[in-house]
Amino acid sequence: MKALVVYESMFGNTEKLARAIADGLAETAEVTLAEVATNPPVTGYDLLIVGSPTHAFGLSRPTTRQEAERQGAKHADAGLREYLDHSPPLPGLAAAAFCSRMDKTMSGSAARKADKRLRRLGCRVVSTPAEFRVGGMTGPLLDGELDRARTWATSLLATSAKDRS
Ligand SMILES: Cc1cc2nc3c(=O)[nH]c(=O)nc-3n(C[C@H](O)[C@H](O)[C@H](O)COP(=O)(O)O)c2cc1C
Repeated sequence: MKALVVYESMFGNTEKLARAIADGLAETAEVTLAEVATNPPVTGYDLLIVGSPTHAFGLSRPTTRQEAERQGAKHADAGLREYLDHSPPLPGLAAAAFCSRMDKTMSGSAARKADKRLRRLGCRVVSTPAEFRVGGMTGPLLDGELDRARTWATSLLATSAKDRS
């Protein structure tokens, strides 16, 4: 099983989650971890995992990335929204989305938005969108969230293997 984990991260929280997810997947899969800015091709993978921060209740946009930059983040020309919008169709590819977001009700979820895009591309979504919590606008991740991300990744392997048999 070959898995690709593509992440967007401006303050590093989603990157940490992506690394934990890649660690979990690496128990049984051959994993490639790639920042979305490198525009990684999806060809040749059995499982695609995408993750990003929640910005303005959904996936980041140029305006929200500029706002993040004003708050001290590094510059980012594009995010997961643009990556998925420019993707060729991916019929039948096993896939799942995760995001980081604040620990508040009504905070929105980038993972739910990415999940919709994966479905539109024809992916076979193997998990409900996974949301991991941070303490504020720039983080940090709450205690236990990295462990939860690793566990989520191993559960994905079980689901996609079951679906394939
Ligand atoms: C411009 C901006 C908008 C945000 N909007 C939301 C939001 O609507 N809902 C939410 O839960 N968190 C929001 N956040 C918090 C981020 O989702 C959170 O800090 C995330 O973990 C950042 O991920 P990163 O470190 O990978 O960039 C926002 C943060 C920024 C900088």
